[in-house]
Formats: sequence, structure tokens, C-alpha cells
Amino acid sequence: MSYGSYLDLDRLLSSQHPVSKPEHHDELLFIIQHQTSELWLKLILHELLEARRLFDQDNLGKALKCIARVKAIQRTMTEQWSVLGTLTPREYAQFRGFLGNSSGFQSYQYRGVEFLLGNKNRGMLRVFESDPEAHALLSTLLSEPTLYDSFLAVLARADYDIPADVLHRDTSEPWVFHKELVPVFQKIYESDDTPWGLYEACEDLVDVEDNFQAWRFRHLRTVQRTIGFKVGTGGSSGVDFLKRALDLTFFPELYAVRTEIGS
Ligand code: HEM
Ligand SMILES: N[C@@H](CC(=O)c1ccccc1NC=O)C(=O)O
Repeated sequence: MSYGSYLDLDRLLSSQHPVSKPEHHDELLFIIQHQTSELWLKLILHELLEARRLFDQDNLGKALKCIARVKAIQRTMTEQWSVLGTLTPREYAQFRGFLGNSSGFQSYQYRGVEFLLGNKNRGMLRVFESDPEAHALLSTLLSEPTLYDSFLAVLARADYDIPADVLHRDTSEPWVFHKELVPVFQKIYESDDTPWGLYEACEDLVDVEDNFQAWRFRHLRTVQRTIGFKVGTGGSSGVDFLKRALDLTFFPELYAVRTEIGS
């Protein structure tokens, strides 16, 4: 065993293939920024799947340990935008044309994280029709319960009043706001004898959503300073499309409960 063989460094470090001709100096930054993001997304998926499995086993403490790791990765990914922020609009314009129609829409790991957190959209599968492995993973994640579904099942088993239509919902559908859950969370947040384990779990989910939004926001701002209001290579309106994504929410009831909190 050696450092290089253990980490498969030969393969890793020979996996950067700039397509610009002549090769543009800054394309390597662009490739490595994406590759490191994909590696972190791989670990996020790994940890979220384990957290969901642990929720299903009522092992709350260990699930939260996985989520703590996810939160730390998210902070790293968000800070990482500062590296790409050193790419000037002109530098990017000089090799952007070589990227063709490829775009972040085609990140199956990103889509997998969105699905696992509840932002499901069957239409997004079409992008992966020519990639059977990615398609299979996303089909599975589309149909399976989300992390939030599994957490609500934990609450139901702890005798919280989770409606049957929530517990037996069609999990391939995107999450919709369930007002009946707000008093459930109110009971956790407002109690004189707060169940701190459940409270921590709720707050960890809020942290994950907050961190996800921070990443989306920094993506949007990096895109805006790099390509302004040009349309995206993936065919979207660009900045306007990314702005609308900021309205998405994974755990709306955990935010709605704040409005109801008295003393
Ligand atoms: C200069 C750098 C970047 C620019 C100009 C840019 C631009 C865009 C644009 C315009 C879109 C909308 C889709 C389209 O029409 O193309 C998009 C989507 C996306 N980008 Fe980027 N991006 C950049 C870097 C990155 C990086 C480093 C990542 C990291 C993985 C990333 C991940 C994504 C993802 C996942 C989406 C889909 C978002 C969704 O569906 O909500 N992008 N990007
Ligand atoms: N959508 C970007 C292109 C882009 O960023 C991109 C292109 C190829 C591979 C990954 C990319 N990153 C995220 O969207 C653009 O419109 O410039």
C-alpha cells in the first residue's frame, strides 16, 4: 500500500481534460471546481442515505452525527465559490463556447441530493436518459421516502400526531405544505419541558436547508458576476432561473412554526 495507490491518484490526477483549443489557462480551475464539488456531493449523498436509514431505525443520535458532517461539507462547498470568483468574466467568455450545451442541470448527484431532501421533479429524469446508472439512481431516489419522510415517521413512533395521509403519501411526489404538522413542531419548540433530542433534529434540518440556500445564493451571485444576464448553456434564462430556485423550501413546516411561537 502506498499513498498514491490507496487514493488512486494516477486516475484522479489524470482526469482533468480541458476542451478549449488552444488550451485556456483558466479552464483547469473550472474543471477542478466542479470535480471537487462532485466529490463533496458524493459524500453528502452517502451521509444523507445513512441518516435516513438511522432515522428508520430510531437511532436519532447517530443520524444527527451524519447530518453534522453534511452541514460541514455544505459550508465548505459554499466557501469554495470564492475560488471560482477569481475567474474573470473575460477569461470565462474565452472558453465558455467550448462547453457546448453542457450544464449543471446534468449533475445527477446534485439532483439526487435535491430528491432526497424533498424537491422531487420527475421531469428532471429525462436529462439522464442516456446514462442508465444515473437514471436508475435518480428513479430510486424519486420513489423512495425523503429524509423528512423518515424523520416524520420517527415522530409518529414517538406518539406525535402525524396525520396518516402524511405517513402514507406518494413519496415520488414533491413535498407539499401540510398545515397539520405545524402544531406538532410547536409542541416540540414551545414545551416547558422541551424534548431536546427532537428539537436538535428539527434544528439540524433547518440548518441543512439554510446551508443549501446559502450555496444556491453564492452560485447565483458567482454566475451573475461571471456571465451577467446571458442565457445558460443548459437552455435556462440563467440568473433569473437561479433566482427562482431560491424560493424552494424543503421543510416548510419547520419555518412556518416560527410564526406561531409565543412564549
Ligand atoms: C462560472 C461558473 C458557472 C456558471 C456561469 C454557471 C451557470 C449556471 C447556469 C446559467 C445554470 C442554469 C442552467 C443553464 O441554463 O445552464 C446553472 C445550473 C446549475 N449549476 Fe452552475 N454555473 C457555474 C458553476 C457551477 C459549479 C461550480 C457548480 C458545481 C457543481 C454548478 C452547479 C450547477 C447545478 C447543480 C445547476 C442546476 C441547478 C438547478 O437545477 O437548480 N455550477 N449554472
Ligand atoms: N451553465 C453554465 C456552464 C456551466 O457552468 C457548466 C458547463 C459545463 C459543466 C458544468 C457547468 N457548471 C454549472 O452549471 C453557463 O451557462 O455558462
